[in-house]
Amino acid sequence: ASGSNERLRIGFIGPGGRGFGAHVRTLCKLRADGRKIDLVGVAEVYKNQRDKTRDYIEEQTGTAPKCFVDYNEMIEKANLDAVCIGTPDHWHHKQTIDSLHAGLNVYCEKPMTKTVEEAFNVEKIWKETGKVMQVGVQSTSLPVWNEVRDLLQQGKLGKVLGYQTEFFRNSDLGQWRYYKLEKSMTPKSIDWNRWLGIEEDLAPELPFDREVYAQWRRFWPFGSGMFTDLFVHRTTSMLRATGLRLPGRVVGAGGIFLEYDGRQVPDVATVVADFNEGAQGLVTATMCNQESRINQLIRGHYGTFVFGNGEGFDGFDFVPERPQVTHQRDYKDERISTNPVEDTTKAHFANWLDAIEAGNPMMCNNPPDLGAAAIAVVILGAQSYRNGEVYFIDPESREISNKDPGWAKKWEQLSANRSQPQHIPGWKADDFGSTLRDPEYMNLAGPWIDGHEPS
Ligand SMILES: NC(=O)C1=CN([C@@H]2O[C@H](COP(=O)(O)OP(=O)(O)OC[C@H]3O[C@@H](n4cnc5c(N)ncnc54)[C@H](OP(=O)(O)O)[C@@H]3O)[C@@H](O)[C@H]2O)C=CC1
Ligand SMILES: O=C1CO[C@H](CO)[C@@H](O)[C@@H]1O
Repeated sequence: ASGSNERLRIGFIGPGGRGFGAHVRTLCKLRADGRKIDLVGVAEVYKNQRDKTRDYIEEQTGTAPKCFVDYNEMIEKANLDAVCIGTPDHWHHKQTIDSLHAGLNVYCEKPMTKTVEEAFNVEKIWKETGKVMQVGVQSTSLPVWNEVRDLLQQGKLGKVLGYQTEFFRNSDLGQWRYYKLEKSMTPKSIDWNRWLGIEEDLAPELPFDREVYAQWRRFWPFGSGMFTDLFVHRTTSMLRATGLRLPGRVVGAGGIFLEYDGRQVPDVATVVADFNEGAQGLVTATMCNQESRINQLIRGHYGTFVFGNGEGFDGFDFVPERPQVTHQRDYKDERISTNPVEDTTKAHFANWLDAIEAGNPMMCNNPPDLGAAAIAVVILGAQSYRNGEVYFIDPESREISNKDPGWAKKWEQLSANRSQPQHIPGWKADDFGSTLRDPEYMNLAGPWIDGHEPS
């Protein structure tokens, strides 16, 4: 139906917590608002959830969708234009590429994939198929990030040095243990091998366990804890705001310092990503303390944008550096207002539908190239923590290595050559906020040769 007056036929893969609560409900709302969409297929392995979704869609739209257990059968038989994927993380890559290859537009929950290699593959197949794909980091549909990127590119902060962001939580149960185990969850009611993806080689064979099933975010084969569950939200927004994409060097840190509840993923973690443009991204958090979060911010040589926490922005602060540094008389503290968005998930779905209607994959606020860059930051951070390695990405070949003895030398060479700083993509401000003053006494610098001072 893309680009025509026909109605868009949408199917749902795994409408569980998020898939039902956000994907199905939001698209029902958008349909009620008059969007030309029909909710025609449901592929869900859990019968209760499948029936619940079918009944809800029928009640809201007057037409029951066709139901399937196997999503490939839905793709084959339901005559779809698009799918929404809401399964746990380890299924995202396979279901996304199966859908793209079938010529469908895709909305896939965050994190886009489970590994960096999978992320690069999704990006490649998305480009090859030309389909519209949105990754479900809904905060990327806040207009504030476009406004920030414009200001950054115009040089408001001078040379951009980096961002910092966070995702703090605290719980007396232990993180993600609030997903309840229920008696009704049994190997009879749940097709465990399909959930694991044994045939598709997506996870190791494990005995059925309600804890793993309901709280999969705590275990490495299915998620990567806060790295992928939470860091991916804020990291994607920061990449969108700055225009930065793949990092050059990533290191992760952390450990399990309190929540000895059988979890495998850390309860305190940090990722530091250095970008080839000469900027550093920091994302840090703990799952055991939340009342003293750090602010999200973007720093430049002439000032900082401070965003506070969360996503409910009605504005952000500009904090200038000292006039002794900036020499800008009109630089003063400023509140820059922005339009808050009431329902970011709805805005994100509407953006996806707009892009499909326009037949323009680049209209999505979180397309797979941005999705892959965010995955590279958070997953390489998780891998670095787990493997005790540091990761480097070659910007041309995209090969990943755990050693680059030339990394520091590259920066040292730029300095030795008195090079111009590099900038974020789209930079329009020449050398504003990007140069150093040379005081008079620097004339005295330089090596003394044969006892003679430099001329
Ligand atoms: N953007 C956001 O703010 C949020 C995003 N999410 C993301 O959404 C995703 C889902 O999380 P959540 O809703 O909590 O998970 P749930 O476990 O609640 O839901 C996953 C659903 O997928 C079904 N499923 C699993 N495998 C398949 C398959 N092969 N084919 C069809 N259906 C399948 C499950 O069925 P069964 O019950 O039988 O396993 C279940 O109903 C995650 O990637 C998570 O990161 C989650 C919350 C918020
Ligand atoms: O934003 C979110 C709310 O919390 C969930 C559980 O940790 C996440 O999966 C989700 O992305």
